[in-house]
Amino acid sequence: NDPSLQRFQQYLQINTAQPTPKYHEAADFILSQAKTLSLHSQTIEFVKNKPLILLKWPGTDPTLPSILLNSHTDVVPVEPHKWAHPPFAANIVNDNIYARGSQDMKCVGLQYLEAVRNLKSSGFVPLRTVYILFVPDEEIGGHDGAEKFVDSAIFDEMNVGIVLDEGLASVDGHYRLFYAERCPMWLVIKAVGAPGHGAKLYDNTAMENLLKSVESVRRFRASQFDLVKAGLKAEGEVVNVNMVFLKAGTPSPTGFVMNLQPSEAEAGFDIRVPPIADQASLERRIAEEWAPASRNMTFEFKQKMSVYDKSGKPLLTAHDSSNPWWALLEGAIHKAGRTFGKPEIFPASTDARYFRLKGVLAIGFSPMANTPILLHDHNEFLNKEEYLKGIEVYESIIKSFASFAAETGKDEEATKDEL
Ligand code: MET
Ligand SMILES: [Zn+2]
Ligand SMILES: [Zn+2]
Repeated sequence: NDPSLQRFQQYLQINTAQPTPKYHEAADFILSQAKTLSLHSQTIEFVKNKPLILLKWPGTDPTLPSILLNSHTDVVPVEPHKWAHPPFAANIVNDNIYARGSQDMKCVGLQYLEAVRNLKSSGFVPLRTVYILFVPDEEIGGHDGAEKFVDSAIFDEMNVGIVLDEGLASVDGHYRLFYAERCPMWLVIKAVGAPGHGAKLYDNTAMENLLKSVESVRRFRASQFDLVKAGLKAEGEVVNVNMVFLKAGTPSPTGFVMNLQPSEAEAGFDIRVPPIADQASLERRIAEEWAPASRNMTFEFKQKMSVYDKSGKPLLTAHDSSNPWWALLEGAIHKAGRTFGKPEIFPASTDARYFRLKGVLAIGFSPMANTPILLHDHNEFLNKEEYLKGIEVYESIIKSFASFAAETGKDEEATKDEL
C-alpha cells in the first residue's frame, strides 16, 4: 500500500463535517505532515477553535511574489445510512477511495503536500516562496477563514502573486480550469397575511402572497435553465436560483393544522451570480418582483457577496497572455501528460473569490479527470490512480510556478530545458 494513499486516508478519516468539524484533529495531522517535510508552520485562529494552518517553503528570492496553494479542511455533512461505504472510513473499493472530502477537497490539500514531499526529495529548490494554506469554514461561507485571512497583515506580508484553489472533477479526460466563480446570494423571503378559516376565500393570505413570488422565481429559473439546455450558456454563466426550503403552516402533534390559513410563510433560495451578470438588476428584481413591499413581503440575505471588487471590476482572473501564470499552468499540465478544456466559470462558490476581491490572481483547479462529479453527494469517491496522478501534476505545476522568474518573463525550468 502506497504511503501517500495511507496519508490521504488518514486525513479523510478525520471527521471535519460541518457544523461540528474536528478542526484541531485536522490541524494536528497537517502539522505533523509539515514537520516531516521540514516546512515552516504557523497556526492562526481569527476565531477560537477555527484554526488556519499556513505552511511555508521559502524561495531563494524572497523579493518575488509568492505562490499560494489553498485548500479548505471542512467538508459538508453526510447522511451516512445512504452511503454504500462509510463516509469517514476512506475504504478503497475497486481502486476507488470512498469518503466525504475525497473530491471536495481534502484530495487537493494532501496532493499539495505530497508534491512538495517529492520535489524536496528530488532536490528541487524553489526560487519563489511556496505557501500552503489550510482554511476552515469554506462550506459555510469562509467568513472565519479565508475572508478574514485576506484582510490580515499576514496575508499582506506574503506578497502573493498567484493562488491555486479548488476546481471540479471532469467526467471526460480533460481537466477543468476555472478563472472565476459564481458568488452566493442566499435569500429568504417572507410573506405575511391575515390568518383565517381554512374554508374561507379572501385576498392577501400569506400563502397566496408567497406563492406569487415562488411562481415568479420559478419562471426566472426556467428562463436561465433554458439558456443552458439550449447550449447557449454554460452552467456557470447564468444566474441560478434554487428553492431550498419552504416554511409555513401551523404545527400540530399530528402534522399541521388543516383548517387554518397561516399568517406567515417563508421560502429560502440559493442564488448563484456569475461575475458577468448584472447583479444590481437582480437585486431590483428581488425587491420588486420576488419580495415586493406592495404584497407586504420582506426579504433578507443570509449570505451575500458582490461580484465586483472595490473599484467596480468583476471578480475575474485574466486567462489570456496578460496572466503569465495561466500559460505556465497549462504548460505544466501538458508536461505531466494531461490535457484540459476551455477555461470556465465555477458554477458554485469557493474561497478563491476572497483572493480575487483583493486583486490577486486565483485559478480553480482540482486534478480529477474521468471522474463523476460527486462533491456534496452520497458515495463521494476518487480513484486512487487519479489521486496519484494529481500529485505528479502538482509537482509539475509547483516546479514551474516556483521557478518562474518574472524579470525575464521566462521560467527557469523551461530555459534549462532549452539549453
Ligand atoms: C456560500 S459559500 C460556498 C460554500 C460551498 N463551497 C458552495 O458552493 O456551496
Ligand atoms: Zn470545496
Ligand atoms: Zn463544497
